[in-house]
This record gives sequence, structure tokens and C-alpha cells, in this order.
Amino acid sequence: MKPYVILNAAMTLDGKIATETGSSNISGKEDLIRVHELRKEVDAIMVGINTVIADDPRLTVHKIESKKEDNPIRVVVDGKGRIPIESRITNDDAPTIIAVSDDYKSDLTASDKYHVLKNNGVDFFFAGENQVDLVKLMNYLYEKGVRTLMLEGGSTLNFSMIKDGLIDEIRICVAPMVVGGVNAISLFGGDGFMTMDESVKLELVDSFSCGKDLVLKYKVKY
Ligand SMILES: NC(=O)c1ccc[n+]([C@@H]2O[C@H](COP(=O)([O-])OP(=O)(O)OC[C@H]3O[C@@H](n4cnc5c(N)ncnc54)[C@H](O)[C@@H]3O)[C@@H](O)[C@H]2O)c1
Ligand SMILES: Nc1nc(=O)c(N)c(NC[C@H](O)[C@H](O)[C@H](O)COP(=O)(O)O)[nH]1
Repeated sequence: MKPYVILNAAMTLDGKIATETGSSNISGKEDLIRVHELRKEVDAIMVGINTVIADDPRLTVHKIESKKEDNPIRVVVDGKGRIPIESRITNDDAPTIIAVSDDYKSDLTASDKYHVLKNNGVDFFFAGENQVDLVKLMNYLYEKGVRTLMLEGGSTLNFSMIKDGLIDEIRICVAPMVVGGVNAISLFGGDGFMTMDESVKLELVDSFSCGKDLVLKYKVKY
């Protein structure tokens, strides 16, 4: 069993979620309010480790009125246990789970960082070789009571999740901006598929303006 997974992201018209240098302020203020309303609704929110390193996000509900109990469980997919010890997601604003691959379990559990984070209340989940096994992670989260999960990127994790058939819905804010750049980061990265026949098919279920941005909602059809 797995949670219902909603991928939410903001991209430029040319499909980039960040530039090559990691600059990523894309959503307008109205869209950020929509994002925080969604954060408030879901049981958990998940990002990849590069997003934590690049943005140091809080992953809490802080742009609309809310209580501490409204914050979702924060989940970081961190294959090699690279989490910086001072990351804001390790504070006590909400529970945090860091998922690490089995190959890096012994290195991590032998480190001071692991014990400091454990003492601060951070939970760890180990599964997979080199990369985190996302199917097992989704099953673990479901068993912990997570029924809805918001996936907030980045590009590499988004592709792994859709390739593994784990995304149910996609909500995209398309900002009226063009940034270009072959090395800019796109909505889905990873290895990609080699042919359009292999592409994951979507069904557009809603679209609306949100300030200067356009929001598109899709169901994923596996
Ligand atoms: N505009 C937006 O909505 C938005 C949202 C989130 C992130 N971003 C941007 O995306 C960039 C980061 O994206 P990214 O693609 O470099 O990294 P990412 O955040 O997707 O993290 C990927 C990393 O996670 C680890 N990992 C472990 N197991 C994995 C698995 N099974 N599958 C995939 N990854 C696994 C690997 O170390 C991998 O390199 C940042 O610049 C950030 O600002 C933008
Ligand atoms: N919806 C959205 N629009 C953007 O323009 C953007 N850059 C992100 N990026 C998502 C990513 O997870 C960010 O790191 C957090 O949005 C950081 O902010 P918080 O402290 O968690 O609120 N998301």
C-alpha cells in the first residue's frame, strides 16, 4: 500500500524548475499561498536531498495562518546520508524522516551526525542499494499512517517517482518566464525515457489562473 501522491512544482514556460546555478524563485505570491494550503492538507511532504542542500527549505506551513499541528511530516530522500546537520528540516517544527539507502547505513550510523540528529528526534529509514528504494519508502510511510503525500521535487526525485509508478496527481504552476539553458534543471530529470511510447500519460483535469501564473492539474494514467 502507498499514500496518494501529489507532485507540486513551479516551472518556467520552458519547463525549468531552477537555473544551472540553483536560482529557483518561480511561483508568484498567490501560488505560494496555494502551495501552503496544500501543505496544510497533506499528511507528509517529501523532497530530494539536493533540494535540501540547494534551498534549505522548512517544508512547514508558514505563508498562511496555521498551527504547529498543521505541519506535515517532512521526508527527505537522501541515498548517501548527505543531510547537512544544520538543515532547517531537522528542527522541531514537525517530525522529520530521512530515508537513506542500505549501502550507506553503516557509514551513517557510525557518524556523530546520525546520533545528534537522532537525539533531536529525527527518524531514519533504510532501504535500497545506493539509491533509496522508493516503493519500500512509500509502503513504510503508509504503515506510519501517511495517506496523502506532497512531493516537492527536485527534478531527479520527480523522475524516479514517476518511473516507479508512484505519482497519482501533478499540480504545476507555469510562470510567465523563460530562462533557457541546456543545463538548467527541468521538471523531470533522471535518465528519462528513450521513446515517446514509454512516456507516462496524463489527463488534464483542471486549469486556472493564479495571479500572473497558470496552474495545471493532471491525473497520472499508468
Ligand atoms: N521550482 C520548484 O518547484 C522546485 C521544487 C523543488 C526543487 N527545485 C529545485 O530543484 C533542484 C534540485 O533538484 P535535483 O534534481 O538536483 O535533486 P533532488 O532534490 O531531486 O535530489 C536528488 C538526489 O536524491 C538522492 N536520491 C536517493 N535516492 C533516490 C532515488 N531513488 N531517486 C532519486 N534521487 C534519489 C540522490 O542523491 C539524488 O541525487 C534545486 O535547485 C531546487 O531549487 C525546484
Ligand atoms: N511551489 C514552488 N515554487 C517555487 O518557486 C519554488 N522554488 C519551489 N520550491 C520548492 C522547494 O521545496 C523549496 O525549497 C521550498 O519552497 C522552500 O521554502 P520553504 O522554507 O519550505 O517554504 N516550489
